Amino acid sequence: MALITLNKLVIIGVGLIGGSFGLAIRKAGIASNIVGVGRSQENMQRALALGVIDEIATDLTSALEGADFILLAMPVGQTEHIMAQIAPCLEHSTVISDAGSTKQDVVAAARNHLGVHLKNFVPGHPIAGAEYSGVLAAQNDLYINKHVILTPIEETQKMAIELTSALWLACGAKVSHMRMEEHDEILAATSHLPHILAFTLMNYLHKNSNHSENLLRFVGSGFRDFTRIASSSPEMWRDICLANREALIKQIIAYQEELSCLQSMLTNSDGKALKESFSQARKMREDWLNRET
Ligand SMILES: NC(=O)c1ccc[n+]([C@@H]2O[C@H](COP(=O)([O-])OP(=O)(O)OC[C@H]3O[C@@H](n4cnc5c(N)ncnc54)[C@H](O)[C@@H]3O)[C@@H](O)[C@H]2O)c1
Ligand SMILES: O=C(O)C(=O)C[C@]1(C(=O)O)C=C[C@@H](O)C=C1
Repeated sequence: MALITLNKLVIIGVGLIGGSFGLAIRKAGIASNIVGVGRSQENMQRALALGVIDEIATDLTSALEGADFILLAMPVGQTEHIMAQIAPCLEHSTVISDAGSTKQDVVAAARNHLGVHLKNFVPGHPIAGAEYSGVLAAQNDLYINKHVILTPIEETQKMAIELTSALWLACGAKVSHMRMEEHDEILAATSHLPHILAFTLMNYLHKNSNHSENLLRFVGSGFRDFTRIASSSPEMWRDICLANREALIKQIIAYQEELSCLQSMLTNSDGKALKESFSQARKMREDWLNRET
């Protein structure tokens, strides 16, 4: 028996993240009616056929009428436009949250458009996902044992935070709170930098391979592991990189310095320094894995 119930859940952007949220909430038996708002008719028809949503919204006013909770799960570059569109249709008790990978830009858009509804807005970010996009990739267990970071602002009401937390907990997630500035700085290092390293490795190999047909023919699982995330959505990652560009640029500069250090070790044939560097990296990864289990 679910402890919370929603008469109407509205998901704006019914792809991997929004679709997985819908499926998990449906599995938990919380929502009577799940309405999807989308950009691609084809994707929305699939969402309906897969049972992720009960209805496809025809217009925002009727979609948001009587909504208890709205999840924004489209690429972060759409947030400003969507906030402007939903603001006039919001009811006083509707709680709004998002799943965007960056938080300061999303909060700025909320401040620009939500007015009296700002108190009902709970910025959020599930640290779970995949390199696949669209509702076909949605899974009802995507959030089980995964972290969700909420970055409430001073205006955010306790009631809105409690409802948002309860919904993510019902999806099986672990909820934490963080300042949005800290969120964007940390995620630039642990999520945004690794993605651009994977994208740029593929581009670098493409440009420098002389199109040798053997280049990728004999790659091992190391290459597969390292580059998995280069299969991720270009639109989503363009938006994330632009939204968090200052923090990301800092990370790129620091990473280039680290690469230069390694280059010097090679230039000097400094095996001792190389071994120390790799040992330190391995220890950090092992300590992290041990803490995880
Ligand atoms: N993919 C991940 O691993 C991951 C993880 C955590 C958070 N996020 C964040 O979640 C959000 C969604 O990512 P995703 O992986 O589900 O992407 P996705 O491409 O699978 O889904 C996004 C959906 O939003 C729709 N959309 C785009 N513009 C729209 C608009 N103006 N109005 C309505 N719908 C619109 C698209 O048609 C698509 O169906 C992004 O903000 C992303 O940063 C992604
Ligand atoms: O597992 C993946 O494929 C992901 O990229 C998920 C991932 C990440 O871990 O960096 C990507 C973006 C997010 O905002 C959160 C999670």
